[in-house]
Amino acid sequence: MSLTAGVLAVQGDVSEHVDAVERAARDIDESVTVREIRSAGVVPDCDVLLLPGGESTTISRLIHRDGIAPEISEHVAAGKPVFATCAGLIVAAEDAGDDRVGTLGLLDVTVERNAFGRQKDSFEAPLDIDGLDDPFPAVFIRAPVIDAVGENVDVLASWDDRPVAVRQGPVVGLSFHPELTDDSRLHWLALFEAIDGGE
Ligand SMILES: NC(=O)CC[C@H](N)C(=O)O
Repeated sequence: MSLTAGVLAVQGDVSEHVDAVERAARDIDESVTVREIRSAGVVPDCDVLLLPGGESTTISRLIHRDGIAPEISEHVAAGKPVFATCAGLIVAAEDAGDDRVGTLGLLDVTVERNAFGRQKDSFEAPLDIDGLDDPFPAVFIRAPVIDAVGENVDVLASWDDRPVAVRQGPVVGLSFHPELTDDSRLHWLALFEAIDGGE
């Protein structure tokens, strides 16, 4: 079986995610086609979606303008996996606490943008994540804080007593940037979910 992974590519650290998916596919010896999503019509061909970090105001404006937003919602309604990182998490949230972000409401969480500080406050932390045996090197860059989670949301990891990795059904949201490390385990998980979803 060959999987198709879609990386939302309207803005943000797209190439890093594409590289990370390709590396993960090689690691688990899975045939994966990566599609960059810049317009409507691509999402329906994808088994798993990755929503990268970047600028959530810009990403949300473009996906609503270009008809990609409803396709992402349909993908989730069909039970297919989404991995949303940093700005992607903000866009996927129910409430971003900021009217300039048109959220998708895929994750019943309230986030606060840039709450881990500015660019210069970026940091890397060894994070214990549910489902991983060893800590993950999590890179936080102007990362959002998850302030509140709904009852259907599982917290997979916390840093400083604040949730930084959550799951609701097929949607995983991460405050940090797994694509910026050599550790591919979270991208493996995204691909494994797509494989399971296809069975
Ligand atoms: N690294 C990131 O993706 C930062 C997210 C950004 N601060 C936003 O609010 O969109």
